[in-house]
Amino acid sequence: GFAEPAGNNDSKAQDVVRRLKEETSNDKVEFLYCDLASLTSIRQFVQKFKKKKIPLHVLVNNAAVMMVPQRKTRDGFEEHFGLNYLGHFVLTNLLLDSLKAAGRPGRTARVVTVSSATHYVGELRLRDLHGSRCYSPHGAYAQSKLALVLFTYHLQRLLAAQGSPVTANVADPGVVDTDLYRHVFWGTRLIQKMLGWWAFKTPDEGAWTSVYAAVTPDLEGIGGRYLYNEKETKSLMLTYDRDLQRQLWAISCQMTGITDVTQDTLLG
Ligand SMILES: NC(=O)c1ccc[n+]([C@@H]2O[C@H](COP(=O)([O-])OP(=O)(O)OC[C@H]3O[C@@H](n4cnc5c(N)ncnc54)[C@H](O)[C@@H]3O)[C@@H](O)[C@H]2O)c1
Repeated sequence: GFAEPAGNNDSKAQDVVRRLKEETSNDKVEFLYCDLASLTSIRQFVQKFKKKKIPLHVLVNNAAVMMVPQRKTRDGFEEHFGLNYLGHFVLTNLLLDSLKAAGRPGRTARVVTVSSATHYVGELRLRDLHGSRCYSPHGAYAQSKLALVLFTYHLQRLLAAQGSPVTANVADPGVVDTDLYRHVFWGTRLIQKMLGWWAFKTPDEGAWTSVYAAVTPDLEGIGGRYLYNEKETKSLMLTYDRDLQRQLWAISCQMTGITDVTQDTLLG
């Protein structure tokens, strides 16, 4: 198969490509630049990807920032909401036709979206999604991860209603020793350094639930699940609220210029 990591860090990515080629003896690994904090960059990435005419079997929505100071993406969205959530919302929507073309009954294409246990304490502020009234870095991160769960469930319902050979699930990696914590209070980072080996998963272990969601035959044709340690788990009660899923989807379409097909696809 073909592996196509996308991200916004060229030199890091080239290193990953080299290692993937070495470790897997697969030469078909390529990096394409995509800055999820820019709608223009996402559109350019999708165009470049589609030109390559490679089938898209799996899309893993993994990138994120955490607890960054209040700042905006290129398009004026609050950074957590814009990058972590809207970036993946747009990327997924623009790649849906490729996923649908690659999926087959019995071998569905898969969208795996990485959320976090932080979503359990998240609140969705529909009237102030960009946190302009009262900003908290933790609240903004939690909201973005909550939005990704609502997004996945709505997407799964749309795909199922269309009879598309594509599924959408959420992966929760657990607590993993990565650079994500670089904006967190120094005391917490010190604990991460001291107890990391004991309390945190390694990045390899952290990736496992996403890989499981991407490839396991157990999930063939199954979507709309929240997975933690390779098992289905309940997400926050609120995430099952279809009206809320629908509202968030509609607002996200308005914000990003994606066509909302909900009305035509889902009745009632
Ligand atoms: N580390 C944890 O404990 C933990 C816990 C729960 C959930 N998660 C989730 O796991 C996922 C991976 O995080 P991680 O812990 O590996 O953190 P990380 O900081 O090591 O990785 C984040 C990745 O996102 C990419 N990225 C950042 N901004 C980008 C942009 N504008 N455009 C494109 N790519 C961009 C970075 O290049 C990096 O590769 C995230 O979705 C995170 O929310 C992590």
